Amino acid sequence: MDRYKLLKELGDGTCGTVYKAVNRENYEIVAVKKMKRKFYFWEECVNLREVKSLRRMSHPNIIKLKEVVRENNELFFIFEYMECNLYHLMKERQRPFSEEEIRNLLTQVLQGLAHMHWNGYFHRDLKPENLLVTNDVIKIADFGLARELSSMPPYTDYVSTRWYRAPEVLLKSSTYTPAIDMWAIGAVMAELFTLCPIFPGESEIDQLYKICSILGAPNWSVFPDANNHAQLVNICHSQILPVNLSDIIPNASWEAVDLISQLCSWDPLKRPTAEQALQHPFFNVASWVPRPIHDPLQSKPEYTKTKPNLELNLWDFDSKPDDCFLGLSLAVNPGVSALEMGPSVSGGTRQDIYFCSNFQDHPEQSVFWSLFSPCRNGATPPVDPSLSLSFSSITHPPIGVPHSGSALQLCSQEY
Ligand SMILES: Nc1ncnc2c1ncn2[C@@H]1O[C@H](COP(=O)(O)OP(=O)(O)OP(=O)(O)O)[C@@H](O)[C@H]1O
Repeated sequence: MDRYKLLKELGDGTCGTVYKAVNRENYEIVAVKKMKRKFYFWEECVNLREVKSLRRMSHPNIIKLKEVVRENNELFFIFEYMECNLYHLMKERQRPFSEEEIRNLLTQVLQGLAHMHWNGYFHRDLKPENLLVTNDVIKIADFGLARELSSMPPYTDYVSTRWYRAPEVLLKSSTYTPAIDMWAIGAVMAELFTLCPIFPGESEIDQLYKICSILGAPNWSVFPDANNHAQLVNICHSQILPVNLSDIIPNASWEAVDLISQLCSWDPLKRPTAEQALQHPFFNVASWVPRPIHDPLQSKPEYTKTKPNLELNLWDFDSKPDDCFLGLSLAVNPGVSALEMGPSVSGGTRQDIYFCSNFQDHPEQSVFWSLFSPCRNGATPPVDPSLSLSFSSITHPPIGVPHSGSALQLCSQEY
């Protein structure tokens, strides 16, 4: 690691601390992730055999792992450097992103995701913090290191924010598919429009509750093996009907709302795949020219790129089917034919929501969760994700009605 001079800390994640660093030999700026746990033997790194999968997934919208170094029982990942993450971008944003900006960002993320899914992996922890941005280039990062390199399950449940977690994961369904990533993309897309998380749950139950409050109660047959239905049935009181997403995201076009509705379908089978999403009319605006898959940060053609310099020869582990890599866990059959383009959702009639009976009193305005002001650019920090409240102890949040733009006006009524 003498080759690298650490410049400053970029982020302190669950399993590692990330630094901006410079390569003393070629002056290249990189991101060095120093893992928090020790690695005393190479054998301990056996889970990293799937690093070869990331190598296979070389794509302009997937963060490039350049090198892995183990030194003095410490493990370092050397990544290409990115300026910031989408969370920071949204937090500092004074005005909403334009639809064209959102289209550009989403196109890239979906292309990276389509590549990942096509290769038989899914991310499972997509969220704005894991989408890294430099200028107008966005890349998917943090392939679940926490999940794979952590020692104590159910670690992941507590380390990653639940706001982007698909209902089937919350319901502890035994079968996950890449559709969980599509749900997260839907939630991120909604947030790009409003700069507020659409489902800012305080606990797993509250997360389900917030989803119910916007999407309405699910069709229970979709989750045959979910083991905490009873709780959810209590939460998703039959009176809860879907709200109109256009009311929640007033600055989104019909196409955008429709795509969010499809991505955030209760039923994983109704969510479009990444490839299908890219075919959605939202991306088919006559005046809009799609970005080529060209990464100015990676100008070399694919075949000339050097392979990551791994001081541990990770590529030569056995050829067992990949079941994990740095948390690119739950390998799936890339033939995700079961995932079909879902029908247009939305159009739900706006009805009373039982925890906010005066909802209909509001004119056609946007509806936001005001609980602890979770807006990216709000003053109050998000709720500690480790907080786990029982449902009975939750004070249901009032619904806030924002002014135009991103400012948030809180509804003060208590329920
Ligand atoms: N390649 C990079 N370039 C610039 N910043 C980065 C890079 N990789 C990570 N970061 C910054 O460091 C933060 C933490 O990184 P990362 O998410 O990989 O760590 P982690 O320990 O897995 O965190 P988490 O708790 O989210 O799982 C990121 O949110 C990002 O802001």
